[in-house]
Amino acid sequence: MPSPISPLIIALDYASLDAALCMADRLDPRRCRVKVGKELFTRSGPDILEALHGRGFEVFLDLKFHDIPNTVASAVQAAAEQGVWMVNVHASGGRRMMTAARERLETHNLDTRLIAVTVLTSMERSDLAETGLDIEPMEQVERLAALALASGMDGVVCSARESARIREICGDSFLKVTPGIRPANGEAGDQRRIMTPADAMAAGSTHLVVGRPVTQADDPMAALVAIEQELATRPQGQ
Ligand SMILES: O=C(O)c1cc(=O)[nH]c(=O)n1[C@@H]1O[C@H](COP(=O)(O)O)[C@@H](O)[C@H]1O
Repeated sequence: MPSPISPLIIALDYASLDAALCMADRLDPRRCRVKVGKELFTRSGPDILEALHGRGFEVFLDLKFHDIPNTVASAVQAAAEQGVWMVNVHASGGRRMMTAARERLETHNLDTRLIAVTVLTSMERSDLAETGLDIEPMEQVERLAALALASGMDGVVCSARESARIREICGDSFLKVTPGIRPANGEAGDQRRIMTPADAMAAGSTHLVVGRPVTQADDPMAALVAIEQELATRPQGQ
């Protein structure tokens, strides 16, 4: 199947396999990828991956592994062996954890994209301070993105506000997968470091993760099409 040209990844944050597939069946696998996260996977297990793959979707399995190196490497291998397009770990798990995951994929000839979460988009400076890091999110994101690159990651999860800086430090081909995407005047909800779809692409994001602005909209398809149109009409070269 040809890879979709769209940078959109729709977060299927639903409580059941049926609800997630109901949304997936309204999406076109040539126009977006989909993300399966902790709630859906915990409820439905690998069946959801099989069902989405059967419908032609490339799947980002977002379980944000964070554990000792051997445990994370084994979990990443298990995800990749189920054919997912992308999987993630927490960069704060450190160099040895990330390197072990990368080596495990290479040993088994698995080409799943492996990316690392830097600082969650729901966190701002005061949240970081409570964890003992009295610095701006940008500073910690820069540090963890550089560590992720040095540890063999294909890219990072960050907010779009950090994409431009990460592009400078880590290059164009290093993936910048950015949640916290909100159309202008959209509800931030629990997100803190947000950006509009067009601004995020202009800032250098390579992929946009969009959940509630689509899944909680009165008309999810209309919300998705509006984002597609915003991206299609953004000035070229940005
Ligand atoms: O790894 C992620 O996908 C992720 C990282 C992060 O820092 N922030 C973040 O929101 N996410 C995920 O991205 C999605 C965002 O959903 P909405 O806020 O509903 O658009 C959710 O599924 C989150 O779990």
